[in-house]
Amino acid sequence: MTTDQKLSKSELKIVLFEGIHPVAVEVFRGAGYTNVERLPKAVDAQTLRDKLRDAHMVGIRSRTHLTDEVLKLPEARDLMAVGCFCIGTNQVALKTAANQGVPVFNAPHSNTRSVAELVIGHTIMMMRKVFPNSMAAHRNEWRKSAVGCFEVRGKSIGIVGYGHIGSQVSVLAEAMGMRVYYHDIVSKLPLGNAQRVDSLEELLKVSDVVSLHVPATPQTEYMIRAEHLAMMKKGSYLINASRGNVVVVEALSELIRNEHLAGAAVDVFPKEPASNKDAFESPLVGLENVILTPHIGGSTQEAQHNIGIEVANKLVGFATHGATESAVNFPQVNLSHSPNTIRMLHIHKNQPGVLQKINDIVGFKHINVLGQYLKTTEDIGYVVLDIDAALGREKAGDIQVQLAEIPGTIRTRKLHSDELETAIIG
Ligand SMILES: NC(=O)C1=CN([C@@H]2O[C@H](COP(=O)(O)OP(=O)(O)OC[C@H]3O[C@@H](n4cnc5c(N)ncnc54)[C@H](O)[C@@H]3O)[C@@H](O)[C@H]2O)C=CC1
Ligand SMILES: O=C(O)CCC(=O)C(=O)O
Repeated sequence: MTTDQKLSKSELKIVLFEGIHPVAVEVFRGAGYTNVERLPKAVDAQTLRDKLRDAHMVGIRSRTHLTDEVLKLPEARDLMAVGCFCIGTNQVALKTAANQGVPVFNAPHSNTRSVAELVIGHTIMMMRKVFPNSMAAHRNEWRKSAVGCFEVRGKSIGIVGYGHIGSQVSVLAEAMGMRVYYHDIVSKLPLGNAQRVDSLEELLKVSDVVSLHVPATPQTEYMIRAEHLAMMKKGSYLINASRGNVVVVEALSELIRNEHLAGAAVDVFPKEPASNKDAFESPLVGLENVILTPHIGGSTQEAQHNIGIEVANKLVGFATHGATESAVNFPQVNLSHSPNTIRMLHIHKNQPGVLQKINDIVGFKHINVLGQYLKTTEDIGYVVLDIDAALGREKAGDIQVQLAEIPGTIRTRKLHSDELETAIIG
């Protein structure tokens, strides 16, 4: 990568895919970033390529896959940061992004209440067979019956993954009179009367409803297989609003067909259609008392509005100040930006000697260093360096060129606090 660009805020190009809430555009514009393109939907591979060309920052949700291959496209050369306007970041090759100097941000809280509410709704709908009975009524059939219908009060719900979503499901479920069990690989404070159980197997055995709220990790991939479903109580229910590949859906389909499970509610699938125009296929289609929703756990106006603000602000913070606080793949730095400073950002491979070489360059008497901060992860290092603006633009430009030449450098940026300009080399 050899680009050398000077950009004003209004030239920095931001492309938002997948119908991200328009409030994000307002946040960017309010901060001076006016070159924003907002696309209403996910796009196909060729359009993604075209849109990435010249984009400095992109916003995506769960449908746009920024894989290793996509991030290494020549079209993605100028990419400086990615905002996932959602919680999950498994759609981005995070390590590749980091190694290219691209921090990835997300919104870890903003849609969690929406998911928790949907799970509670699904629980009642399944236990009262609302969907099959409603569909029958739409076919002019009258199916008044109490057979196989239950109150949730007094039943047990087993929550796998007691994080932001799982713990809110816990509180809401308990408020409806359910007994709450949870299993997490990390020690978590039980809320209300929730009870921690030591193993997944134990949780599956004691729960009337099992609800999955784990992230996509190598450990959670297909963690719920036929043998786990068979361990669940006869007549119990499974909810998956986490990630599609947490459950082997063929096994789930089989356990529902043979009536070991009384129902399921599934919001996420191993293969999800790329757009609303594409057909949806799953072994669960057509099964009685199986609620299928098109990955809408976080799709509420409230969640999307809050996410739009949260992630846009994180991207603005990075573009304007180099702030990487809460980035999911990057050393986290967020330093206040004083007036009359020139801020140098130096992203490099985490190898010995880089800081020494930076200091060899800026350690001269005529350069007044006002602040310096280094943070590293296993793969990369990130230095934020504030220099007195009295040095002048030309000399600062020379320094940036020298910094960019340090072996191991991935990218440098120079931010002027007095003007809305950012210079990028790398
Ligand atoms: N359906 C939808 O639209 C949405 C789905 N999600 C999915 O829900 C997931 C969970 O979201 P949050 O609760 O906000 O995440 P979180 O990070 O707050 O909580 C996840 C919890 O799972 C635990 N965990 C990780 N691996 C585990 C394992 N193998 N066994 C048991 N526990 C394990 C973690 O320790 C953590 O406490 C997200 O990663 C995302 O994939 C999130 C938002 C919307
Ligand atoms: O709203 C979306 O597109 C994805 C929601 C989700 O699954 C997440 O936030 O992880």
